[in-house]
Amino acid sequence: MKFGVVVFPGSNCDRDVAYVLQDILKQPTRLVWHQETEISDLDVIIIPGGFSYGDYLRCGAIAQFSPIMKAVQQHATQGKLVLGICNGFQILTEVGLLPGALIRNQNLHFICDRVPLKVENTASVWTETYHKQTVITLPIAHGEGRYFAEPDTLKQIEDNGQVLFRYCNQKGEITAESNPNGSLNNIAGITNKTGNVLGMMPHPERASDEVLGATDGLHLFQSVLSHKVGMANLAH
Ligand SMILES: NC(=O)CC[C@H](N)C(=O)O
Repeated sequence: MKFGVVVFPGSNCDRDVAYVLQDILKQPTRLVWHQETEISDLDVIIIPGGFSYGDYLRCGAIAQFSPIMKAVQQHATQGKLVLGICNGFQILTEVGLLPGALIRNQNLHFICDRVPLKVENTASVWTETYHKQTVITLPIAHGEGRYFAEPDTLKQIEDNGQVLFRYCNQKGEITAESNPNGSLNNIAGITNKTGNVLGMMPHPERASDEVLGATDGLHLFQSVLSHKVGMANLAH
């Protein structure tokens, strides 16, 4: 399985993601400059975290117009896998590959922390090596991570099981106190309707190496690798 990690001016987690894929998981991986348009050699596209275009206007608002994003949209339309982490999630909502939007954190501060998350749905290519309803811990680092969607959209996302990760407390309870940024329904990560596109604010690549004392993020990449065949029909 070949991975591509998109690099925009201002991306800062691209090499972290590539390190996990290449050095830890031993997968063929290449960095994809945002002006590239030919990505047909790739199976999985990852849009990493960072501050693309300095977060000017709104996080992800400018990156959505980079040439690579048309190719990413085509890749997703073919049912192939796309993962957006943090700034990548913001960009995927800007281009409309994922529903809703990420707005300023409720407390108006940039939040850098390690937070508990509940894995809500394991019937997904992204989460199938996690135990259902398990509580994991991943780092977050964002200023605009508050998930918002119109009531109808929110209902659809919930009814379809598109919420894969939710902010919770250590006991796995979904509470207002365990919601770091004011996201609706404590949403931390969602897929599109067909399940092949995932966006999440927490950073799995920052919790994928024993050296860092945390490996809860590694299962996400391992889940994808367990799906080497059947790429055309990934939705469950
Ligand atoms: N770590 C990130 O990708 C941060 C995303 C974005 N720059 C924000 O602050 O919300």
